[in-house]
Amino acid sequence: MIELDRVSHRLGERPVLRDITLTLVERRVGIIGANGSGKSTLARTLNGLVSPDEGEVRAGGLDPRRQQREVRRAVGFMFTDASAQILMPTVAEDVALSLRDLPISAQEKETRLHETLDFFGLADHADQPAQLLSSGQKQLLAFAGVLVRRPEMLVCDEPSTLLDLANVLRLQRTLAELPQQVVLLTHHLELLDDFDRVVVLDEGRVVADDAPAPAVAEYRRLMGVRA
Ligand SMILES: Nc1ncnc2c1ncn2[C@@H]1O[C@H](COP(=O)(O)OP(=O)(O)OP(=O)(O)O)[C@@H](O)[C@H]1O
Repeated sequence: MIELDRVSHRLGERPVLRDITLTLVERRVGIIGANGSGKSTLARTLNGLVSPDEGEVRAGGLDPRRQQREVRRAVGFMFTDASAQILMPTVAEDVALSLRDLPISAQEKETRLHETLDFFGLADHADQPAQLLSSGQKQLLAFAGVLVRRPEMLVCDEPSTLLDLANVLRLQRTLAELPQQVVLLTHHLELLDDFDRVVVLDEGRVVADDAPAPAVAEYRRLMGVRA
């Protein structure tokens, strides 16, 4: 569960989040809005990268400001800039790093590592330099590094930006099958078709909060796009 209670935030003079109150309990929650509407800033409040000027945030009952380590253990975060999430020289080492501090056996780690590399189509690249992957493959690697830990919930900020059609479909299938709660910030509206709830942000405010079809219709209306 994710809770925001009267969250407001400014960057310099500019209000970026304005009095946002949301309790997200649904399994699949989408957050959409124009460029600059505050989506990424909202996601960053969930892992403590942004401390809101006002209001309270809870992710899985944890306060990201005071319990940053616990939050990052419980919540898998994926950001648009996958390169920044790659920390090790090779693809396999990078995924293995995500497993390092988990309280599971070495054998279980090995099994999970190989299953995950296979699942994301990265097994053939296991020993290659991670930074030499294509941009889309780096996004898959970042996703692999997050999912291999089997977090309690996932917050994904535009994970599909650089993916080709096959990998967007793979992502869509993966999101549909995951047992965890997923909060997805995206401009790929078709990814949200089967979601339980979609929140629309506009200039830092929640302007719609509904099932996917009416929420997307409101977003199109805001953007001046006919259905
Ligand atoms: N570090 C920063 N310093 C100053 N302004 C910032 C910073 N980060 C974000 N902003 C501003 O905050 C506003 C909201 O940005 P944010 O990245 O949250 O929007 P977004 O909805 O995720 O946009 P996009 O769809 O383009 O990713 C923008 O006007 C942006 O310029």
